[in-house]
Amino acid sequence: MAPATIMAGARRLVSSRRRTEAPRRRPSPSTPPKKLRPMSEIMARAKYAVVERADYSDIICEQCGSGERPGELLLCDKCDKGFHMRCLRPIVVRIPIGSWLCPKCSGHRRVRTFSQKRIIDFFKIQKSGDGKKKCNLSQDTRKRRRRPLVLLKKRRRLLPFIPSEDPNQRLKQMGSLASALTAMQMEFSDDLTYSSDMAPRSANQAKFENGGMQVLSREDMETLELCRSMSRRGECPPFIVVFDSCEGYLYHEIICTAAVMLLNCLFSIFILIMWCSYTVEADAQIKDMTFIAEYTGDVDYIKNRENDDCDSMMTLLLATNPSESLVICPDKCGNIARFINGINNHTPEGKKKQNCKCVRYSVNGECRVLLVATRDIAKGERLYYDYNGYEHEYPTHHFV
Ligand SMILES: C[S@@+](CC[C@H](N)C(=O)[O-])C[C@H]1O[C@@H](n2cnc3c(N)ncnc32)[C@H](O)[C@@H]1O
Repeated sequence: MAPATIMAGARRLVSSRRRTEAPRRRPSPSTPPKKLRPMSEIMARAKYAVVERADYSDIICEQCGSGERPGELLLCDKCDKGFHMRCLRPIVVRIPIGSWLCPKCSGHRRVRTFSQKRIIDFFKIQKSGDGKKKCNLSQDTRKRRRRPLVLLKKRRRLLPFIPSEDPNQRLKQMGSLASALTAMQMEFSDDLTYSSDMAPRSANQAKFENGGMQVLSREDMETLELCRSMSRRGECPPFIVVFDSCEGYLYHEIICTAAVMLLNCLFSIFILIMWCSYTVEADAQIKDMTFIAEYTGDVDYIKNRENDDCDSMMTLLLATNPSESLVICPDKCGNIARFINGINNHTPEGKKKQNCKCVRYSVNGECRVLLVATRDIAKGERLYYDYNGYEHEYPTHHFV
């Protein structure tokens, strides 16, 4: 396996200027005043009116109702309400750079349902009719099973995913992805995308990788191509994007606070509608070494993204010359890979959850990031991988 990649967002240093931390004390009157800017200048620049609050000590988390751990409370730059970073969904792992709006002020993600026609349009699905390839797939799988175990163990090959047979189930799977992407205001793309204001395609060269990058074998490349052509025909991988329901912190709070249980439950239903977070579930049994998805999105230089808040950035190329290093940024377009959650790699329970891995390969001289199952995955199991596979910098303490 290749050295695992990391979520490149972790490369950024968390600002020591905890802009959103609720200050506990106001500066004493003896503190010399900082250089003041005229109010007209401040108002011209500020997106929202900045109102000085007399006291922040009463700030509580709007979700769990507690004012504990003020160092973890983010303040909304519009409504000034507080939220624990780990009570938000998705969890906020570091203090956002720039202004931050709570889910209510930023307008919650609307979940849309898609008709069959719209799903076909959304994914630009090509007309089916290439039954030959499908047939090859099952033959190929059978051939593999007949080989002696020792051969299979010697060179572990990438396996193609097996799409669900039932077209309605596939529509459900695609519908769930289309809804999630639409809610994130993203377009679907199963390829790395290059735009003129980011890194050019010529910048993506595996030979720039510090220490070299392993090359995807010809057979694995065929598997990758097979999976891509299946997806293009609407024979999507058997995964479903689901809302991350009450698992984790919020739920524990509800259970523990018996006295306010009813109120909290009503509140949590409201919160779940407002602040749902996505995650990916297997919709069929998945075998170890099965190709799950390629990590796709816009390719950009890491140096352009140092102040970017996108928490889904993925390392693509770690070049000997750092200014040539690249990341994948699935903020405008991407696929299901962007919705797969990470493990909390500080706890044994978190580590046990891992069932897939992110690996970087040279494919025809270009760097590509593939997600592959690392064990058999049961239907209904959620997908998790270690965001810290390579550089050990992505903060996952708060992950549930
Ligand atoms: C690549 S996205 C994964 C999809 C994400 N859940 C969503 O709804 O968009 C990464 C972000 O998801 C959240 N996340 C990922 N794994 C998580 C986990 N195990 N528990 C809680 N939040 C998680 C964190 O906010 C992280 O920065």
